Amino acid sequence: MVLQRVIRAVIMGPPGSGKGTMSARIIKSFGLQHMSSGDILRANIQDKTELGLLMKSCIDQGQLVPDDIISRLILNDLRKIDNSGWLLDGFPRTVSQAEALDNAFSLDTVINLDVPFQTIKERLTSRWTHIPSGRVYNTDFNPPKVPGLDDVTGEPLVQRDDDRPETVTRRLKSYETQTEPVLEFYRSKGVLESFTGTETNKIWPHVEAFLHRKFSSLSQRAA
Ligand SMILES: Nc1nc2c(ncn2[C@@H]2O[C@H](COP(=O)(O)OP(=O)(O)O)[C@@H](O)[C@H]2O)c(=O)[nH]1
Ligand SMILES: Nc1ncnc2c1ncn2[C@@H]1O[C@H](COP(=O)(O)OP(=O)(O)O)[C@@H](O)[C@H]1O
Repeated sequence: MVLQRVIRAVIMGPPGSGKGTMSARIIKSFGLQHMSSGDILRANIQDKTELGLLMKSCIDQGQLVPDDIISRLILNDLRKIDNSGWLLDGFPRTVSQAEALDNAFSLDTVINLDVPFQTIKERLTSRWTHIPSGRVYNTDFNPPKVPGLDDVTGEPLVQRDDDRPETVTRRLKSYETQTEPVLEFYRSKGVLESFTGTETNKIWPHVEAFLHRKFSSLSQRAA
């Protein structure tokens, strides 16, 4: 689909709701650039940057990193790619982050994956991640072609330190207290679109149809 103007979108949902999996489908179908705050932080940890070393214990314990640090990092990176459309995943996670984003960019839509917590807990214990690219696999849902190796690069997959059951519980708690208010923030601005379900394959056609409608209405308005 050829767009007449850039589209700026956010994907939200609890940890493990399928944001990364859904983002891969969205960027393939709609040509947006994907920016994931979790992928950026994990790449910093892997590369042992100053930021990565500072943030590692926070992330491993399932706590959010400080608002000012993550907001500065993401907004700087977004400015570099803002001549094309983007899909932001994992940011904002607090109302303060949402306000910082709102001051810098106006969003076209916020896609919310409303997936029950029980479904999520089972998924995260079988998640395998290719850290350099952010590609995710699941031993049941989308296993890699060769067990333990990334399909594209053949490099090893790892289980994230923060996917341990007790850390997942802490992350879900922080989602409830700190991130759910962000949904309210976007609902009141009229940009929130929620999709409820327990399977990515069943939710995807609804997200795809919604984005087709959104893209064509924005293109018509821009023409
Ligand atoms: N069983 C199952 N696993 C899924 C489904 N959708 C995604 N997953 C897996 O669940 C885990 C979490 O998904 P991910 O996209 O990383 O979620 P995120 O944390 O919201 O970005 C990954 O291991 C995915 O492969 C689904 O519909 N069913
Ligand atoms: N916007 C953010 N604000 C604060 N911490 C963040 C943010 N994005 C990522 N993090 C940190 O990185 C961890 C992993 O994030 P992410 O990969 O988005 O998780 P998930 O894929 O499970 O939703 C979070 O638990 C948190 O510690």
